[in-house]
Amino acid sequence: MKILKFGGTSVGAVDGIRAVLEIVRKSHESGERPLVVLSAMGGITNLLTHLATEAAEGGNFIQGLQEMETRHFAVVKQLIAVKSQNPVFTKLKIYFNELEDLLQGIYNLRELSLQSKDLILSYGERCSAFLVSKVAEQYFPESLFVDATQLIQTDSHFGSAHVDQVLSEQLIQAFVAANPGKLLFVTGFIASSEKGRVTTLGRGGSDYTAAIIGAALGAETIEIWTDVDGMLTADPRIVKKAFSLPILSYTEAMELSYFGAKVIYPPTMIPAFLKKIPIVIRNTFNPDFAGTTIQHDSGNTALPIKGISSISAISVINLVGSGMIGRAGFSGRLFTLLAKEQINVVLITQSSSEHSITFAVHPADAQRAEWLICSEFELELKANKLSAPEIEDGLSILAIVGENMKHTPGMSGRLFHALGRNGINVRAIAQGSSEYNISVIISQSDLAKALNAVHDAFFAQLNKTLHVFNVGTGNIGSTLFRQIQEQYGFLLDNNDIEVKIVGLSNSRTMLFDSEGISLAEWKEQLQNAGEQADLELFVARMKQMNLPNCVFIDNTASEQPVRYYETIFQSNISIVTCNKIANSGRYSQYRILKDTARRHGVDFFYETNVGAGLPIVRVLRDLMMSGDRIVRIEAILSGTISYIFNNFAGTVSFHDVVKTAQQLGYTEPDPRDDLKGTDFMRKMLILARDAGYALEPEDVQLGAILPDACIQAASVDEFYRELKAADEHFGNLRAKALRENKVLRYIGKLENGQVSIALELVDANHPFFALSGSDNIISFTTERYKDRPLVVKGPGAGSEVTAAGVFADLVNVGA
Ligand SMILES: NC(=O)C1=CN([C@@H]2O[C@H](COP(=O)(O)OP(=O)(O)OC[C@H]3O[C@@H](n4cnc5c(N)ncnc54)[C@H](O)[C@@H]3O)[C@@H](O)[C@H]2O)C=CC1
Ligand SMILES: N[C@@H](CC=O)C(=O)O
Ligand code: NA
Repeated sequence: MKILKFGGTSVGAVDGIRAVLEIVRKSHESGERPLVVLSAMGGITNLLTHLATEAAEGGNFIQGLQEMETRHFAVVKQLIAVKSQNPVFTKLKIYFNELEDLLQGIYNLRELSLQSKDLILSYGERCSAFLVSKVAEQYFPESLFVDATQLIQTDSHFGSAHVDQVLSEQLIQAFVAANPGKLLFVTGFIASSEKGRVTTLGRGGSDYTAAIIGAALGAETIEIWTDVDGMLTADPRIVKKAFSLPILSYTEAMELSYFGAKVIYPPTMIPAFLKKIPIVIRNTFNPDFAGTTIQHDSGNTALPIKGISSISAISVINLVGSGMIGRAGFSGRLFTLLAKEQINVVLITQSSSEHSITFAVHPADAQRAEWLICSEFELELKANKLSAPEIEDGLSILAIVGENMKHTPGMSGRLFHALGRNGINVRAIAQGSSEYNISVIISQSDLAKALNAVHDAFFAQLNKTLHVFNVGTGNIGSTLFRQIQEQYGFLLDNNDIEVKIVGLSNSRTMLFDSEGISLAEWKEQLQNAGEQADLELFVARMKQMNLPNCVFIDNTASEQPVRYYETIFQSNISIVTCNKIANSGRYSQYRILKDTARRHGVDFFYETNVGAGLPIVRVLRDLMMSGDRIVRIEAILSGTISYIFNNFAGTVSFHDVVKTAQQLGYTEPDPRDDLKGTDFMRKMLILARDAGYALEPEDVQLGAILPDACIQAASVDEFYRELKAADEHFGNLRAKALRENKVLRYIGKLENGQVSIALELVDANHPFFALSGSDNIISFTTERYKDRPLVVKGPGAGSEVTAAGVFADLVNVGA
């Protein structure tokens, strides 16, 4: 025997009822002996409630009744053969007439008791169960409509009656025994009192009916068919990656429902729980999906927790005072008082010093609770043994739930790491002694971010989403987006990482989309739908969107974004940058940024500041962290100048080689930065700082390669004109090098805390002799790499290798 319960959404319209019939047919034909429990058609219970109150207030109820009639009749017309329609219309019409008489009575008396309301509501289930049984009868003549007032007996607590389990069990068993071979369609939600009056079972009533009948008949399972795929790991409206859980224990389902998941109302599970009958939540509109099984144990799943639930609005009351210390009766008095006044205490924590108690209530109860406490503890307050209760509003509860937590160390560590990394302040913590649930109180404005971050942290086998806010869409920015687009699927499949660009700006326009801006059409969207760029607003919006795993990427060559780095770190957002300005300005700024990032537990990655994608910053960091000491660094770190010297040969002019370097994307947006040595100076300075030297830009001895006229050029155009004029100067340099069998190299050195960069002529014995393209080379002589240095060499400029370096930094954020 199997109980199939269908909710209002399933029987709300023709399509749903067809799907219901199909599910019943499959079950019936495969010999599962289904018994069907039905709710009222979706919306009808609300409509009836409204009509009853309306009638009691002297309002119009006829129109609403007609609406109810129309909806039911439409089903008859569409799903029942014409020749069989009449008796169905007649019976439904009788129901509607009875209803009308009842509503008229209420209207006349202007009085609505709970008893009359139950009676009115019962017509919702009666009409729907009768109707569906008649549709079914066309295929299964053994179908039989059953009014549950015959099966379930309750007390007279109208509105939410208490079931007489023993008697109901007997009634159910007797009825089923008296109707062998019948396919029963039973009304959910309704029952009758010992005096034969119609009662209802309160919240979640039809599920409860299914559980009572299932328990009475020793059903194999109770299937609750609804319009979602089961119980999910989190609220799917907030956590897009929430997924349906295959198995939950009754306790876990209870804990998840307590804090939010509305799929099942926990008390309805009790009869099933007592008889260990599994409850399966399934989707009428996706019947092939297995749904969620709620059973006695938590099941053998690999999931560390089962779900994350939350209450979005909560108020917290803090009680502090010496009056509580060692006073066994204090919390007893407090919570008895609140219970007596029907104030539901959602969560309690107490400090081990017993000096304070913090508890959470629904915001609607907070003022009343405060008032009650003030009057109950008047004496303690007057004697200063207790300070006045403090109420904090605007808070939420987030709870992770799962029975396996108690066997798995590190669960709370994972929770708090995810919250801390995302800058979410935890106001109070509670863990049930059962260890089924760890709850935290956080600010309401952080709830969505927290749910997503915690979901990522626990269900990481699905993936972590990096939310990227990127400024700069030039050479590097646009190449990066193309690379992300190409790699998107691979990262998702192999590394469980999803990259979403959620904010985008260049110097003209900016665009936001928390669902992710299309990587294929970002250019058009930015141009057509973007708003006027405003960096301050961009950063403010990024903070406001409050997304988890958030990364700010600076792909500009501007000092403007740099001004926001500190506040970005303070908002617990990581930064990846290829812009060298932040790290090569004043030393104090470099220090502040590094320290702020560290203090806030976020990443500051700038591998491409030196040698583009070549691993140089990382190598130096590893050397330093593992206790090595830099003796000397020698390097060629200007890709542009390297390219120029490697290609300044034959008939080609110096001017033209520089132009080509710019066209190839090797130069800075302003090529003078390269040729004047500024870019190289920045890189050496960054390396020196990372090696532990507190140097300023002016400490770098910078030898020039350009004649003065080029250096002083006021614009890029003028600069190129001057370069043309300087062709002879460079021709002479080249000729000299050729004569001596040497090559021109612009080399930086760091030794004894001194940094210098100079133009040199080197012969074939020099390790920097053999370079080509935009090659960079760096040799680290350290205490450990003393006899033979550690060398990194390869292309050190160009949009592909630079964007790749930014990309690598990005995917390492939070790793
Ligand atoms: N080309 C290369 O090989 C390497 C370049 N880099 C660095 O990459 C960075 C970007 O270089 P490119 O892409 O070639 O420059 P680009 O000139 O092509 O692009 C710069 C982008 O930044 C935007 N931008 C400028 N100021 C802005 C502001 N205040 N707010 C918002 N957006 C702003 C511009 O609109 C443009 O989209 C530079 O800092 C450069 O030093 C680093 C390593 C290697
Ligand atoms: N313009 C730079 C690019 C890398 O930082 C260079 O030429 O090296
Ligand atoms: Na690098």
